[in-house]
Amino acid sequence: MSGSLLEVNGISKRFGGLQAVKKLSFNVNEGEILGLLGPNGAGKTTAFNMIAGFHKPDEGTIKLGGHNIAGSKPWEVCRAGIGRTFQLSKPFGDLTVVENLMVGGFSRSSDRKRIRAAAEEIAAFLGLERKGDTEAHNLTAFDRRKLELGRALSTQPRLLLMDEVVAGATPNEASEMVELVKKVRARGVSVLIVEHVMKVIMALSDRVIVLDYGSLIADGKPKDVVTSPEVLKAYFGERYVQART
Ligand SMILES: Nc1ncnc2c1ncn2[C@@H]1O[C@H](COP(=O)(O)OP(=O)(O)OP(=O)(O)O)[C@@H](O)[C@H]1O
Repeated sequence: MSGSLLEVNGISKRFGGLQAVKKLSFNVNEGEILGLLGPNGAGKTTAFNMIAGFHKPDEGTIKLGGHNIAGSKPWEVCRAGIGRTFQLSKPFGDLTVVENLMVGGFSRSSDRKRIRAAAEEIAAFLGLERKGDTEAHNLTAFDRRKLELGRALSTQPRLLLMDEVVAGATPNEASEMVELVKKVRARGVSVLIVEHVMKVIMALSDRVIVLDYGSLIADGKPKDVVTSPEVLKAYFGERYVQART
């Protein structure tokens, strides 16, 4: 692991009277899987949306490889090298797996042959090679989730933002997804992942950061962070922490 790929410095977002994210700073290192945790409403999705160009931060900078992308449009952020998966996967239902995986390729090239070869490689990477010609609406929910990951990979990101990749998955599927995300990192892609399933975060993350009421309250090794009194207080309340001590 070497150097910062993403540097988030002092970003904030307010919706009317609600301060959803407050002067948030953190970094993602080259080759790192960073877990982003926090109770419901803590500001995780808002932070993701600012990095991905869906929300313009009210203040602060977001640098990818040293270039400020804060306030850029989603397609500019994508071209800069950030891919994103969504909690609800929405592939083009009438397109096949390979066709879905070709769409992202056109953001970088217009060479159809090359784009198809890259899409087929990603289908194999996902274990969907035998379903390359299957229309997306005929896939199982879990295969659609894998396709969602593949669609993000097809834009050739340096950093992948992943949102709740195992929601609704069986334990076996969750384990398969953990292995896939590790393989994504082995391809040289860094990962920032929001996930409520603690087992997945613990299995995947090199480091974890925690948000509460829009502010960063912890940054460290997974096992240290999940036992920190401040984090337990955010999730379970003051009384729980007092009862344990
Ligand atoms: N577009 C919006 N307009 C108004 N308020 C919003 C908007 N988006 C988010 N919020 C509010 O901002 C706060 C942070 O929401 P956000 O979705 O970022 O939290 P989260 O940590 O992702 O939560 P969850 O784990 O439940 O998805 C919440 O109080 C939410 O209601």
